[in-house]
Amino acid sequence: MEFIKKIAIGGDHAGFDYKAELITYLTTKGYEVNDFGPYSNASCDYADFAHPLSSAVENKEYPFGILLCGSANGVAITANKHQGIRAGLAWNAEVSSLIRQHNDANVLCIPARFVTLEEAIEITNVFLTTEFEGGRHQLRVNKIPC
Ligand SMILES: O=C(CO)[C@H](O)[C@H](O)[C@H](O)COP(=O)(O)O
Repeated sequence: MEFIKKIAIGGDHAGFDYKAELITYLTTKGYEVNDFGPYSNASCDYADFAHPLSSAVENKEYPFGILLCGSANGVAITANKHQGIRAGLAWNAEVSSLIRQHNDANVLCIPARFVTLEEAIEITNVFLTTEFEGGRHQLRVNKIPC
C-alpha cells in the first residue's frame, strides 16, 4: 500500500485534546497533517469544522480525514452530508479496519469521550494502513449515492 502523506484532521472541543495528540503522533510518523480546528478547547459547533474538512477530502485535497467529537455522531452526520464522503465511526481497531475494508471510508470519526487516547491512536493507525477490499464491497459502495 502506497504511503499516504497528507491527512486532514478536525473536530470540536470534545475532541480537541485527542486531536492535538494525534497531530503529534502522525507528524512523528511522517504524515503531513493539516489541522482544520478548533484551535482551543472552548465550546464550539462541530459542523463549523467538519464541513470544511469534508469539502477538502471530497475535493481530493486529502486522501483521508479524521474527525473527533464527543460521541463521533455529530461529526459523522455532518461529514456524510457530502456526496463524496464516506465517514465511519470507529470505537476500536476492528471496526476501524472494517470501515476501510468494507466501506472504503475516507473519513474516520472517533468518539473521543468513549475511547482512551491509546485506543484513538490505534484506531487511527489501523484506519490509515488498511486497504479497501473491493469486490462485492465495491458493488455495495457504488449504491450509496442517492
Ligand atoms: O455530536 C455530539 C454528540 O453526539 C458530539 O459528541 C459533541 O461533541 C457533543 O454534543 C458536545 O457536547 P457538550 O455538552 O456541548 O460538550
